[in-house]
Amino acid sequence: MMRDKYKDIFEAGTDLPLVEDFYTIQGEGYHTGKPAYFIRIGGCDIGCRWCDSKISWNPKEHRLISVEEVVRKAVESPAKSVVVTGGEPSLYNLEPLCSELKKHNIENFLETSGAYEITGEWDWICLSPKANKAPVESSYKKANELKFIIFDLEKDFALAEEHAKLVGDDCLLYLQSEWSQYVHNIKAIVEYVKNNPKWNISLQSHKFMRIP
Ligand SMILES: C[S@@+](CC[C@H](N)C(=O)[O-])C[C@H]1O[C@@H](n2cnc3c(N)ncnc32)[C@H](O)[C@@H]1O
Ligand SMILES: Nc1nc2[nH]cc(C(=O)O)c2c(=O)[nH]1
Ligand code: SF4
Ligand SMILES: [Mg+2]
Repeated sequence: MMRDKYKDIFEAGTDLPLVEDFYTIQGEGYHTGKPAYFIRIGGCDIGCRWCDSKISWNPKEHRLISVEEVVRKAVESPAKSVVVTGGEPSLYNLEPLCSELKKHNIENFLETSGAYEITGEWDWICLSPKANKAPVESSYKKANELKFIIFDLEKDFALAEEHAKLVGDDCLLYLQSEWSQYVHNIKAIVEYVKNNPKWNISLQSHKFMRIP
C-alpha cells in the first residue's frame, strides 16, 4: 500500500512531493476571490473518478522539496495567504509546513478530504468528504467549512446532509457541482439551496475565469 512505502516521508513532513505551486485567486468556498499562493502536494489513495487533479495521485512522480524551500517561494510572492492542497495533504505530517508558514506570518488554509488525521495549526480548513473514504471523526470537528461535491443529483444531496450532521455548529456548508456536470446540475443545486438555506453554493470560479 502506498502509505507503507511512503511512510517515512508522510510521517516526517519535512520534505514534500511538490506537484505544482502557483499564485492565483482562491476559486472555491468561503475564501473565493482571495489572492493565495497554492501548494499542491502529491499523493492520494482515495481515487475519486471525477478528480480534477489526477496528476497528483502518485507521489513518486513529483520531486521532493523541503518545506523551507517551498515556503520561501510563497514568501517571495506578494501572497499573504497559502492554500495547501493535493493530492491528499492529510496523508502527511503537516506540522513542519504549518510552523514554517507561521514563522513568516502567512495565513494558511487547507483543502482536504479529511480521510486521515489532520495535523498542524490551520487558519482555515475546508473539508470535502469523499464516498470512497469518509473523513475521520477529528476532521469533522476541525472543519471550518464543509464543501460537498454534487455529481449525482439522485444521491448526493442526501449524502451531503449525512456529512453535515457530523461537523461542528459553526462550520459553514457549501455544495459545489462536479465540474463536468455543472450545466446538468446547477439548476437543481440552486433550488436545493433555496429550499435548504443552511447551505451555500460554491463555484469553481477559477475555471470560469480560466486561471489556475
Ligand atoms: C483536488 S482536491 C485536493 C484536496 C483533497 N484531496 C480533497 O479532495 O479535498 C481539491 C478540491 O477540488 C474538489 N474537486 C476535485 N475534482 C473536482 C471536480 N471534478 N469538480 C468539482 N470539484 C472538484 C475536491 O472535492 C476538493 O474540494
Ligand atoms: N484557483 C484555484 N482555486 C482552488 N481552490 C481549491 C483548489 C484545489 O485544487 O484544491 C483550487 C485550484 O486548483 N485553483
Ligand atoms: S480525494 Fe481529492 S485529490 Fe484525492 S482523488 Fe478525491 S478529489 Fe482527487
Ligand atoms: Mg483544483
